[in-house]
This record gives sequence, C-alpha cells and structure tokens, in this order.
Amino acid sequence: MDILFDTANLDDIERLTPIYPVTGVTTNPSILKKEGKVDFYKHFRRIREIIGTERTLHVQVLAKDAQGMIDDAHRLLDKIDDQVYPKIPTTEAGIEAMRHLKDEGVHVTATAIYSKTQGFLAIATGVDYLAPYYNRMQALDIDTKGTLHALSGFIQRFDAPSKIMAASFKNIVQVSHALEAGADAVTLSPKLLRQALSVPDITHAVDVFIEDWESIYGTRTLPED
Ligand SMILES: O=C(CO)COP(=O)(O)O
Repeated sequence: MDILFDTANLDDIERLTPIYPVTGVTTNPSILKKEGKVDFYKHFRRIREIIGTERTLHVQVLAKDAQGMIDDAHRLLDKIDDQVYPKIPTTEAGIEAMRHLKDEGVHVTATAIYSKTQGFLAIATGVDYLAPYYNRMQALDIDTKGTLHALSGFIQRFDAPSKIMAASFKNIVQVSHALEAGADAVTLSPKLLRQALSVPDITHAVDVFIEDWESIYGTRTLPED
C-alpha cells in the first residue's frame, strides 16, 4: 500500500515524513499556490532532499497541448531530477503526451481522472499511476467506489503495470473507501491523517490506561525492573 502526502509544504513534509509511513509526495498548481510564489524548481529539489530517492515525487505539467506537456515533463526531469513522475492531465492531448513519455521510459502519473473512460485509456497507455479524484467525483454523483473497483479489475485482468493512486480527499472515510474499492495508493493532505488520529476517543482511551495504571502503582511510568 502506498500513502503519499498531497502537499508542497516543506515544514509538514520535513516534520511528518519520519512519522507517517509515506511513500511519496504529490502536488498540483493549486496545492503549490498555498505556499505562495516559491522558487519552483528549487522548492521541489528541497522536497526531494527531504524525502530521498526511495520515495516518489509527482509534479504536474502546465501546458494543455501534447508537445507543451512533453516539454514541461522534460523540464521537470532536467531541473528537479530524472526520477520525478510528471503528472499529466488525462485529456486527449494528455494521452498523446503520456504515450510519448512512456516510450521514452519516463515514469508517468495520469491525473484529473473522473471517469472509467479516462482510467482505461491511461491504463492502456501504460502509465505508472492513475489518479482518480475521489471527492470531486462524489460531488458529481459519480459512483466513485464502483469506478475504482472497475479500474482495479481492468488492471488485474489485463495484467497492466499501472497502480491506482486515489486523490482529492476531503475526509478520512473517503480514503478508506478508496482503498476498499481497489486503490493501490492514496494521496492526501497530512492534515487529514493528523485529524483522524487526534479524535477525542483515541486520546481518551490512552489517558484512561495511564490513569488505571497510576491508580494501582502510583506512577505514570513502567517500573525499571
Ligand atoms: O489533484 C488533486 C489532489 O491531488 C485534486 O484535489 P482537490 O479536489 O482537493 O483539489
């Protein structure tokens, strides 16, 4: 299972990567906007320094035409590093760019996926990851779990190399539903993970264990021997 941080916040990535079992970082221009007008390539080189080469880094292209997307992908690979996964929107131009980049041996993440059609085209193109937008699909009343389940079935049936990396989560329930429906990976804001672990019931349970111990032994630590 892959869990990725969907953020470009350096402090969060630095502080939380040693804590959570994350396998990479994903961003898009809207996520980057939250950091202000950062020095783009330098910012991503810093993220790479923090996460190392054993984790994956997914950075989105900006162009809308196929050649522009291919050029953007090359720029990311040149100026950040050659292990970056360019994120390519799954449009007609995007499919063309993905095919070209896969022929060159580049890792590719197909993004902005709302439908089975986009999904099976990305799978047929041989992308490494495809990113269905869980919350945005739900907001359109699309059968999101059904779509993930179908795409996961296609990958298995056709023995495709692609992995499903579900994205666009607004709550933690959507994340577990995506995994139940067949997502191999989920990318989410670290805030969602932290919120999920800080619910009062969990902290209360831990406090009660310590209080019960203290009521017997009069200390809040285990004995030395
Ligand atoms: O690209 C996305 C997540 O990686 C989209 O997420 P949002 O729906 O939160 O904008």
